[in-house]
Amino acid sequence: MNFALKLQYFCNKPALFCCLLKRGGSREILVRSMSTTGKPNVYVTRKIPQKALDLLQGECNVSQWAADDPVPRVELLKGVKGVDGLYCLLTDKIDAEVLDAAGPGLKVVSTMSVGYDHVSLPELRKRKLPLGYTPDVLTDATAELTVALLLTTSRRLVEGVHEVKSGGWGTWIPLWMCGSGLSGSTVGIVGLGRIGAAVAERLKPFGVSRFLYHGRNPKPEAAGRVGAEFVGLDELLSESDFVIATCALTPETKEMFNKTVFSRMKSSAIFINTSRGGVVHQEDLYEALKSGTIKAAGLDVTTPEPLPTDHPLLTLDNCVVLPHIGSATVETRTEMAVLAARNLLAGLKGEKMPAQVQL
Ligand SMILES: O=C(O)C(=O)CO
Repeated sequence: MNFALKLQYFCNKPALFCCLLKRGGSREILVRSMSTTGKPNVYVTRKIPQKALDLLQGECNVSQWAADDPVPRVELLKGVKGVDGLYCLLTDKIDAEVLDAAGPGLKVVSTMSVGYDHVSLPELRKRKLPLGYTPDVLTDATAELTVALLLTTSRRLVEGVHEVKSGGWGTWIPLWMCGSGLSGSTVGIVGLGRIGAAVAERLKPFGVSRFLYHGRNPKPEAAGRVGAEFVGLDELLSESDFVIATCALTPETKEMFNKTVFSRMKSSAIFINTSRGGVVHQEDLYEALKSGTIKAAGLDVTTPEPLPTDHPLLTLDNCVVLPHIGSATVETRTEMAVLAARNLLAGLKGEKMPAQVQL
C-alpha cells in the first residue's frame, strides 16, 4: 500500500483518529490510531499481514510502526508508552527499558516468532507478564527450508549455478562439482524439538542410515519416529556427516559451535544452522571453513542480520548464506501473524493464550 492509500485506509476506520508522520521515505511511517471507545491500546512494531491486523483492530486501538523495516529503538520506546499490549517481532529487543517505557498498564507481550531470545524472560517474570509465541505453525516451512539448505550446501548448488552463468562449465568431468550424498550417511541434530524432529522425518526417505541427536533431555517420542539415538555432543560431532543446529538460543547454547566443536567434527562434515546466528562463533566458523577443518556450512541465520555484504563468510565458496527465510512461505507467515494476534487478544482478556511461553 502506498503512503496515500495507507493514510486513507487508517483514516477510514470509524472512531479512530489518525496521525501519520512520514519520515523521509515511504518505508518509515508511523501510524497512530487513537480512540475514546475504551478498547485496549496495543502497539504493533511492524507492518504485519492484514488478516492479523484486522483481528487486532476488531478489538483494540492499534498503534503501529507500519513499515517493513524494524522500528527504531527511540520510536519503540515512544510507541509503547501506556499500552495494554505489545505485539513484537524477533528483531525487537524487549528488555527492562521497553517494559518500563510501556508502564504498569502493560498486560501482555506477544511475539510473531517461535524463538523468544529477543525478549527478556527475567523482566517478564518480575512483572508477571505473559508471553505469547508461535510454535507449530512454522515447523513444516522451517524443516523444508533446512532440507533445502542442506542439499544446496552438500550438492554445491550455488557454486554450480555460478559456474554455468560465468562460463566455468566446460565439459562433463568425473570429479568436477562433486559433493556429499545423504544416502548411507549419519545425521546429527542438535536440538530435537519440533523443527529438529520434522527435519529428521524429511531426511529419512533420503536413505540416512543413522540419526543422532543431542540436547538437554532425551525426546523418546520424536526420536522413536526416525529411530534417532540420544548421544553426548562429542559422539554426535565425531560420528556425523551432517551436523544440523535446530536448538533454541539460550545462555547454554550461545556460541556453542566454536573452534573446539568444529575441531571435533569430521573434516568431511557439513554444518547447517537454521536456529539462531548466536549459537555459532562466526569467526571460528570462518576459520574452520577456510582451513578445511570442516567441509562446508549452510546458514539461514547469522550475527548480525543482515550479514554485511563484505563479511568474510561471504567470500567462501563452501559457505551458503540465506537471509533468515526458514519460515518464509506466505501461508506460514500469515499463520504466525494471526497466532500472535490471537495470543495478544487472549492475554489482554487475562485468558490462557493459544500458545504461551512457560515462564
Ligand atoms: O519464528 C522464529 O523464531 C523465526 O526465526 C522465524 O523464521
